Amino acid sequence: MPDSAAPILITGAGQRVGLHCAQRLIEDGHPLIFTYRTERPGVQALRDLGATALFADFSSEAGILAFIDALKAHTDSLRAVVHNASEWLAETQGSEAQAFNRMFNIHMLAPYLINLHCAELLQRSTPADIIHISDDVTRKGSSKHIGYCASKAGLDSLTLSFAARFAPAIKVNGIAPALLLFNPDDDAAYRAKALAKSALGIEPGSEVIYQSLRYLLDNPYVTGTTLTVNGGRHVK
Ligand SMILES: NC(=O)C1=CN([C@@H]2O[C@H](COP(=O)(O)OP(=O)(O)OC[C@H]3O[C@@H](n4cnc5c(N)ncnc54)[C@H](OP(=O)(O)O)[C@@H]3O)[C@@H](O)[C@H]2O)C=CC1
Ligand SMILES: Nc1nc2c(c(=O)[nH]1)N=C([C@H](O)[C@@H](O)CO)CN2
Repeated sequence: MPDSAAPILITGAGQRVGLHCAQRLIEDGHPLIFTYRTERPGVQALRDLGATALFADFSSEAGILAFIDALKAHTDSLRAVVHNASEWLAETQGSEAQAFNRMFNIHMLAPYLINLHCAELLQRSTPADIIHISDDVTRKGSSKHIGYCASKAGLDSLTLSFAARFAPAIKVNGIAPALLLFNPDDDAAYRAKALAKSALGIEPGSEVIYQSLRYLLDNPYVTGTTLTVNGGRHVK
């Protein structure tokens, strides 16, 4: 049982990786606050486990600031903030700028404003952590997800800057996964191609991100670091 009763906030926890990590953190005894944008079975499942569900749409500054106000109405302290919410958008002719702005807001502006406005809540907890979920693709860029990759690279930069700004009270780290979970519409050819990109060649699932979160939450001597969780893509 953690010694801090302060809740952990995880964004975008209605499905997939965020939902799994939220469930595992609750199993560990952490009080949990999570954001959702779409009502899903996973949202209700977390409510049923006693978690606090807060609506948030991070695609605009107004939506981010509205969430911050809602969060502060629910808690005056935080053990950790996990920035997991994300949109993986490819370039689509005619809507490139809209997609870019959306991903900039979700992957950079939301973590930036939430970290700045909620630092005082984290400083009431010892230890305290901020964890940014990035993407291994920032290592070399992406020809098919240019805006997505750029926004995640900006998130990697926020990890370094906030680690310097908030030390020693708050540790700030990142996790950079490659393939974790396929999406339902990924066909066999895409899946085979994606699996072949890593040395280990597996679809690992969400537990590898929970294991990475647990390491960062429990280790008192790690900050300003982004953990690579990519099956050895960089050695393939
Ligand atoms: N899945 C993978 O293989 C990989 C994932 N990652 C990263 O890991 C993390 C988890 O991945 P995964 O579980 O697949 O993520 P998802 O694609 O399932 O997105 C997670 C959640 O983000 C929320 N979200 C999207 N747009 C917004 C918005 N405008 N405002 C608020 N919330 C929003 C969605 O909420 P809702 O459903 O409520 O609308 C969604 O449930 C992400 O940061 C992702 O970039 C990195 C590499 C590989
Ligand atoms: N928000 C999301 N980001 C990413 C996803 C996803 O489903 N949602 N998926 C990937 C891919 O798995 C990629 O890593 C391998 O093709 C990347 N980011």
